[in-house]
Amino acid sequence: MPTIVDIKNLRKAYDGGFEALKGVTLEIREGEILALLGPNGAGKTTLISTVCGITMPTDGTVTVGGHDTVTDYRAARAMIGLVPQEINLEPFEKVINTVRFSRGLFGRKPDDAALEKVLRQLSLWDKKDSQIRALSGGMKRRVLIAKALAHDPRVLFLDEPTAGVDVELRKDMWEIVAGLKADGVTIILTTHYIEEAEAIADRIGVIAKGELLLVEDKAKLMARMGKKQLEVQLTQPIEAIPAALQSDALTLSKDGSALIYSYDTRGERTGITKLLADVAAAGLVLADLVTRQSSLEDIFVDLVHDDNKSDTKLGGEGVA
Ligand SMILES: Nc1ncnc2c1ncn2[C@@H]1O[C@H](COP(=O)(O)OP(=O)(O)OP(=O)(O)O)[C@@H](O)[C@H]1O
Repeated sequence: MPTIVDIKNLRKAYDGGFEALKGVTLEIREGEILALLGPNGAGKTTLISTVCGITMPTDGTVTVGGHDTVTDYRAARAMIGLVPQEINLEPFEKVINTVRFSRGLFGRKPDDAALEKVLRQLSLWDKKDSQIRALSGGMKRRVLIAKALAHDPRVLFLDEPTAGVDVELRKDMWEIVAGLKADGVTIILTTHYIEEAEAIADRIGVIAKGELLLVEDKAKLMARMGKKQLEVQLTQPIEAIPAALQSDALTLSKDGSALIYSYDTRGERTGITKLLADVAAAGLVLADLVTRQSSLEDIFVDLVHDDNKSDTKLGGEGVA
């Protein structure tokens, strides 16, 4: 897929000298859903605001569809829709008018058919004549998306689209995002919710302290970083791991009723056959075997934790 947003060595120091972005390089591919994960204050909003031309970069460049966001900002900005974190709508305005106004802001010709398409896509068509104040929180969020889509952008940024919404609304939002992707819109979303990235993203970027620690295909990331655990449940609890079984990969559960074996799914040998033979040879009797794959959450916690500890950068495709 061709690159649609090209971010090169982007730096942002706020007044007072605080560096919120420390040289971020990232190529966003046309048609993908990229989730940017990061703890509070990591620089996600700063990154989005800088790409969208709301915040001026201190150094580095961003192009959108080949247009520089500083020197050719009008053309770059016309390709971008931004759904901000906070709901900031005019309460007495009608839905259709607020969306129409957004389109006008970009100098696009009035086109009620285009607005109808957007409102229908977001299940807002039957609310088009409602005042914003009469809408539920979920609908207001959808109005924000409709406004961001009113000028037919190719790239949509969603800053924390589901912060504070319930599970059902979150799933609605995921469906909307999937529908937009099917329409060919490139989507970049920031989120604190790891399950959100796991559910909808094609690629995942992890940001911490103004640096992009990695960006990688979700499936590859999970395969590369994911470890598996085998829980060997015993018929009789034990107090300690027998000497013959001692290994770094093996721990005893707190209640002594299970041995927990960590192994790498990419390794040629997992060591499971030998482990089970050794367990039997040590006179332990198996009650059951359970395997568990580490989730994206485990991977994320490991990454951000490692970064805090040692400032190590992690390998992966397209690392800044
Ligand atoms: N206008 C500003 N002036 C000074 N510092 C700022 C400004 N905006 C953001 N910052 C600082 O830059 C850092 C990154 O903030 P940013 O909002 O980009 O993070 P974030 O990853 O979006 O966080 P969150 O998930 O909490 O929204 C934070 O330390 C923040 O305090």
